[in-house]
Amino acid sequence: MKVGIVGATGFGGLELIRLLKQHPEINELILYSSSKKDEQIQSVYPHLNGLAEGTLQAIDHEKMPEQVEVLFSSAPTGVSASLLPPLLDKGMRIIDLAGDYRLKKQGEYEQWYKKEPPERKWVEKAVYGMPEYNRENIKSAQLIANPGCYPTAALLGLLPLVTKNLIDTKSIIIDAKSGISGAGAVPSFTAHFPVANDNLQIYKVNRHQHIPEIEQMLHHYSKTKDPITFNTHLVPMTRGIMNTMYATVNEGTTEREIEDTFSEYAAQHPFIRLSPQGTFPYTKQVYGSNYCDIGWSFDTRTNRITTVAVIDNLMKGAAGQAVHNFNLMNGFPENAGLQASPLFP
Ligand SMILES: NC(=O)C1=CN([C@@H]2O[C@H](COP(=O)(O)OP(=O)(O)OC[C@H]3O[C@@H](n4cnc5c(N)ncnc54)[C@H](OP(=O)(O)O)[C@@H]3O)[C@@H](O)[C@H]2O)C=CC1
Ligand SMILES: CC(=O)N[C@@H](CCC(=O)OP(=O)(O)O)C(=O)O
Repeated sequence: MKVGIVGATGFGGLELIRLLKQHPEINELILYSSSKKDEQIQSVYPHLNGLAEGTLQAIDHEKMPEQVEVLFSSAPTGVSASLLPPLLDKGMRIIDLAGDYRLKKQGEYEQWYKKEPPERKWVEKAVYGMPEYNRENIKSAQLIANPGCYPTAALLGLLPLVTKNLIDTKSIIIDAKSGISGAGAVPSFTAHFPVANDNLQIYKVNRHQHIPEIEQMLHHYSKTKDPITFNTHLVPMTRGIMNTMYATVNEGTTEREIEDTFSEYAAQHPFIRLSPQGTFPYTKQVYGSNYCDIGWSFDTRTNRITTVAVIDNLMKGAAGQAVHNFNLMNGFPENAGLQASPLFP
């Protein structure tokens, strides 16, 4: 299969190159760049020497539908709204890693992202690409809105409890922490080494753009409209997200029910792993892999559950989940190209 990547020189794009170069069903990978046309990818990134050599091509709406069958778009949020519709109108199948097509409710994208919204037609057609919760719709999708990194860890840790009505959605608090690669390849002041190193920073307090994305899925499965508290911290590490999540357990819910719920969930999904009871995952145990590892504890003293979910933001939080979606869209084995073990230590 012939596949292309837009935003190939960004962090998400590089992770896609790493995965797609060793994907058994891909025989041609075309890399598009808005800023480095005609440069060699291995000259820009020497770690790709001998592994993924090739000339970066200009984004060309006429040529692309002829060159590739499926396109991964890993451009910054706000770009896809204008970049993708001409390609979609020509029938291209696209997996978009950005936030443009994730929010369904009219007005929400403008409110949280402060950007011009994408064309309504494609927002409605876009399928939220979270395989654990949307497998069947993903299989027939033309446009995948790949989930955000924080929402991935939050939803994978909370939805098993929410779908079984084991927790009170009004009580949910998500304390999220991310490594700096989550901020992309171009450092801002806060993500710049002298500021980020040896430091712990909370940011976008109560106004993070992933709040409506998390609520959209929680509301869909809980049939409630409760808002959540969600806050994010920048941690001086390269990769990884840890979401520590708190919620009040509904009356009558037993520890045994919670345990069975998580065990069944992990058994059903190839990239969900449950930590042995009483133990909690750390980010390094999923480093470079597509796993989401989950641990939990029910505090009978406060009647609250603490759930911890860890992912690699560039893998399960971005490129890995995108490749999982690609596999589902094409009828390939779900784990094709995603079998590498986490890198440890
Ligand atoms: N980093 C992460 O952990 C996650 C990122 N995401 C999302 O994935 C997308 C990519 O993120 P990330 O790789 O971190 O970001 P980067 O900033 O590292 O990379 C984005 C790339 O997009 C390309 N680009 C920039 N402007 C334009 C434009 N106007 N038109 C076309 N391409 C453009 C650039 O590559 P070039 O100059 O070669 O075109 C750039 O390197 C974003 O939408 C982000 O929100 C989602 C989940 C997690
Ligand atoms: C560490 C860090 O800065 N992370 C970014 C993740 C952004 C992202 O992936 O943005 P969209 O999914 O909204 O496109 C942030 O918190 O904004």
